Order: sequence, then C-alpha cells, then structure tokens
Amino acid sequence: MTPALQSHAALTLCKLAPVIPVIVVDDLDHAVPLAEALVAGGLPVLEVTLRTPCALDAIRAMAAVPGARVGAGTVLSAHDAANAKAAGATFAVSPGATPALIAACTAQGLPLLPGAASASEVMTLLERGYRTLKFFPAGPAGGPAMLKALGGPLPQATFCPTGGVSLANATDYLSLANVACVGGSWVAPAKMMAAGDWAGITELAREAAALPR
Ligand SMILES: O=C[C@H](O)COP(=O)(O)O
Ligand SMILES: CC(=O)C(=O)O
Repeated sequence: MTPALQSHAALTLCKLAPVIPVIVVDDLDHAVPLAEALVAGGLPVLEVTLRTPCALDAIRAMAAVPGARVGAGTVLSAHDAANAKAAGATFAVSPGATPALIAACTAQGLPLLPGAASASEVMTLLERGYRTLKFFPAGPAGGPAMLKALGGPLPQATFCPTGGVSLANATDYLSLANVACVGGSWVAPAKMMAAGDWAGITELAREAAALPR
C-alpha cells in the first residue's frame, strides 16, 4: 500500500469524528467496555498505544466491537507494525517516522499516520507521499499557532494534532483549515477506567464528538 493510499485511508478515518481517543490499556478486562463506551458516545476511531503488555490483546478484543475502528499507537518499529497488523489493527500511529517503519507499513498494507513537529519533518513526509500527518507533541511543539504557520507554505499537509489537546483547547485546533481531527487521552482517563465508569466515559466521548470543526 503506497504512502499516498495510506494517507488517503488515514484521512478518511480522521474525518469520522473530531477526536481520536489515545488509549492506554493496563487491564485487558477494560478493553471491550472501553471501546463500547467510546463508540456509544460517537467516537468510533480508537488508537490503542503499544505501551502496555496487554496492548496487542486489547486491540484484538476491541477490533471485534461493532462500529469500532481500532488502530495501534506508539508504533515505533517494523516489529511493532507487524504485531499491530497481526492483532487486527487497521491503522498505525507513530510519534515520528523512520524509513524502516515506513517500509514496514507500506509492505504490510497498514495505513500509517506518521508524526511530525517541524517544517523539515513535514516536508520529508510529503516527499515520501504522506499528506495526512500527526502533529506531535502538539502543545509543546507550538500549538495552533505553529500549525497555522505551517499551513502557509505547506497547505497540502493535513494534521491530527495530539499531545496536550483537551476539551478546552480542541476547538482552537479543529477550526484550522489544515486540521482534520485531534487526538487525546482525556476521553479515556485512567481513573475512570479503573473505576469502571463506562457511562462517564460515554459522556466524555459525547462532548468530544459534538466539538465543531
Ligand atoms: O503521548 C501522549 C499522547 O499522544 C496523548 O497525549 P495527551 O495525553 O496529552 O492527550
Ligand atoms: C504519542 C504518539 O504519537 C503515539 O503514542 O503514537
């Protein structure tokens, strides 16, 4: 799958909802109820970070939840990409990008949303054929002002800013012409997951899904 087709697939996913939840699953038992709660609230695209031992099993379980579009986050290597694909991930997200990761996702037909935080990184990914990018870490890298500035010379790149995005500032990003959606962990807080507050998470998802863009 060429990078151009990967970016097309990633953009389609980004357009499904204003927010992609960035999820850290510590307890496999949380995976299915969490996915159900987020989908019920209107957030079907879910990024499960490969940061915990049960992340791949969580992806496997969540991929079976009706309406869920489950991808892997923190995909750093060809090995991660292969594991994510085997677990049923339909897309991969990375904080940056490397030639090895790009080659693996291209070979395996796994749409990659690669991270970039500077004009040179964006230009390098555009050169490789990627037009849908993650802007990471969005807040520390300059926030909405930085993205707006990148949009001047590089309007062909569309972003999913992630890192320091919240309900309070999401609209500042979503109102930009070069932003398709935002990513954030605020819709799946560890405390609410530990408490099994799935109704509360559905409410957070509803608020996020209603954000204008
Ligand atoms: O590494 C962080 C993830 O990209 C999510 O960031 P966040 O917790 O600020 O939403
Ligand atoms: C932070 C990030 O980009 C990721 O975990 O994929």
